[in-house]
Amino acid sequence: MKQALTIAGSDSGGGAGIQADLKTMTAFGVYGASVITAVTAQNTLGVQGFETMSIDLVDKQLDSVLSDLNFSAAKTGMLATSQIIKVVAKKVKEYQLENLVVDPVMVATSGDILLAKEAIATIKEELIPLAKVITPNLNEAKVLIGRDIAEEVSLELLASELHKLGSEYVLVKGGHQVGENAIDLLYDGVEFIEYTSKRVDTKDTHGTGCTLSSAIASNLALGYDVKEAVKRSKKYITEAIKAGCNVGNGNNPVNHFAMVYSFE
Ligand SMILES: Nc1ncnc2c1ncn2[C@@H]1O[C@H](COP(=O)(O)OP(=O)(O)OP(=O)(O)O)[C@@H](O)[C@H]1O
Ligand SMILES: Cc1ncc(COP(=O)(O)O)c(N)n1
Repeated sequence: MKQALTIAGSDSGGGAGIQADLKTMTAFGVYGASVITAVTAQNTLGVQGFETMSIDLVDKQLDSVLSDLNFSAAKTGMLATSQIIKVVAKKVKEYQLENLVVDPVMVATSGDILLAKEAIATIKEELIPLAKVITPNLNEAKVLIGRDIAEEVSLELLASELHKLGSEYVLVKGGHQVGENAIDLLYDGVEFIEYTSKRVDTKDTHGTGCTLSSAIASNLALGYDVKEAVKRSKKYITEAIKAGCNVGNGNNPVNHFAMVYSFE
């Protein structure tokens, strides 16, 4: 069985973070293991609080899984602090983790901050250069290249500036754009590829970013190349948003359970 690792934060509400990642990996038939960086008290209404794990425990979790299991891909989500990013980068190099997908999570759908400001430089310098693919949303893309969030910048320009940070591929997600389509743009330094779906008219998009990045990691683990992995993941996230999960009173999460039975 193919194995994938998520290095991310726990969402007690079950919609994003580690919980979304493991559900997604399971839906693709990939064995998912997890290294927890932070525990959030969270639901569909927002993040009520969080604590980060000690550096020692993150380090130990990484050694535990990397010395025993056999990962064909991994993803990072909420990393919270510079120190955690540093230990993750060190272990990625030490164990030569392949097919690393870096989702540079900074802010939850609810607007709550999940990454310390000073950690942005660390993620750029230490983790992104190790990544096969990075998957920023529009705001994260702008922050990473030092642009103002209010500035209008094309997906092409964002992707080409981001590619200079050293990942092999950049996928800029256009979920937060307006318009009838949700367009994501993949760039490998040479070619731009657009992945387009009809925008689903819903506020229930909690966990979309986590789900997309773990779907990409799952498909890389299954042996698909990046273009095909993104294509399959975009199809998955679109269907999971359409199905929705009416479980809470705020921004509800996407539905993985429908996908387990209907994908393909
Ligand atoms: N309303 C929507 N309809 C269809 N696809 C969407 C919609 N919203 C987001 N997506 C898709 O979901 C994926 C995640 O994109 P998004 O830009 O929302 O990421 P994110 O900001 O990291 O996620 P989140 O909003 O959960 O924090 C992308 O493939 C995007 O195109
Ligand atoms: C623990 C945790 N990690 C990540 C996110 C962002 O989730 P998304 O961007 O997929 O909504 C979140 N809300 N909570």
